Amino acid sequence: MTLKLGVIGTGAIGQEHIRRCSKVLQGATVVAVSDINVDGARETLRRLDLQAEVYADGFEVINSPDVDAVLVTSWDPTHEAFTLAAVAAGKPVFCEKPLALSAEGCRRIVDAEIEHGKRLVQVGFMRPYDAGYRALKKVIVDGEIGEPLMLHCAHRNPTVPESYTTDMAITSTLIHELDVLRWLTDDDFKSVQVVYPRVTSKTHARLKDPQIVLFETQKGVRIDVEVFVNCAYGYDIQCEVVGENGIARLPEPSSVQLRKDARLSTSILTDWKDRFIDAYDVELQAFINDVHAGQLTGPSAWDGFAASVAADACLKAQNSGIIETVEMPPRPEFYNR
Ligand SMILES: NC(=O)C1=CN([C@@H]2O[C@H](COP(=O)(O)OP(=O)(O)OC[C@H]3O[C@@H](n4cnc5c(N)ncnc54)[C@H](O)[C@@H]3O)[C@@H](O)[C@H]2O)C=CC1
Ligand SMILES: O=C1[C@@H](O)[C@H](O)[C@@H](O)[C@H](O)[C@H]1O
Repeated sequence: MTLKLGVIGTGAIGQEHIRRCSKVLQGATVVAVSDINVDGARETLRRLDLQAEVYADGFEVINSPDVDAVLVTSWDPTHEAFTLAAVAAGKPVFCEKPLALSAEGCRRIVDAEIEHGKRLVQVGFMRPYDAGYRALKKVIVDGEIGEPLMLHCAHRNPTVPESYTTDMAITSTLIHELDVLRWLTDDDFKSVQVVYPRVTSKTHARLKDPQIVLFETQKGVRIDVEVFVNCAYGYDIQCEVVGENGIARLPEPSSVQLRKDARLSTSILTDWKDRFIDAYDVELQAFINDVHAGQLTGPSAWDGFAASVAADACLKAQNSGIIETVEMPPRPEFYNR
């Protein structure tokens, strides 16, 4: 049976997910879409040559009897309400990151899901589905570099719009590291400090860029993450794990080596859509398969909550300049199954 999807938010990633669910992946079809920009939603369907119902209100998508499962790809502040509504309707929901704007908001989703009695929520953390991150994790789990001691990471975007502010470096960008680093190291954050290097001339008044986020984990591992969202040269994700016996690095995306004009070069991607294109395919195929199988297994509402607990501490650290504690409550039994 084909899973009938409703998609809320037909912007950049909404269009990508509609395309992949309709034209690349197996077992699903998009039957309804919604965007506050209704014309934009219609234009997306036209461009992709798809037929689906268009709604001005995302809650109508969730409550439509034609929709089996929901993808939330609208702006960050809308995620919590749409995800809670999907849980209340008893429908599986794939919600893009962040699950909510605060740990408190994520907790409301966790509580609603536990109350429902069965997992319904998957968060759009795609990096655990990326082949490079999976290979890096295998090296760690196989003990090839011994116990991890330090991690050096970078999250660089070429540029961001004027609407992107200092806090979004945490809630919208670093949030990927806040999830993937827990998954990669099987550890939790204990404390965090944010320091600001000299500001790039390419930023604007409401965005301090770059930022360096320094963590200590429960196991005593030290992690530094450079978040630099106006780096100008490309979309570049770096992760180096320093272990007792060696060092492991996240592989670079494959690219042809060019020998030309007395130079040896490889290109660097500039767009997150291309950098993680395969990972998005794998994560959404897993969501579709899991909904068919009746049991979600991907990044959970608890993972969304854990990332937001760390994000809240980072936001505090952005303003205080001092080391802030990350207070992570124990994982409920519900998420151990
Ligand atoms: N997993 C990942 O790597 C990525 C995740 N994202 C996340 O996906 C979400 C969307 O990001 P983008 O597509 O880049 O933004 P965007 O601005 O291109 O698209 C967002 C769309 O949501 C619509 N929207 C806003 N409020 C709405 C509402 N109440 N109901 C229906 N539609 C509404 C907007 O009109 C817009 O068309 C964000 O939460 C972002 O954090 C974005 C890019 C990559
Ligand atoms: O989620 C994403 C964007 O919203 C965010 O703004 C970028 O920094 C991330 O790299 C991208 O994956």
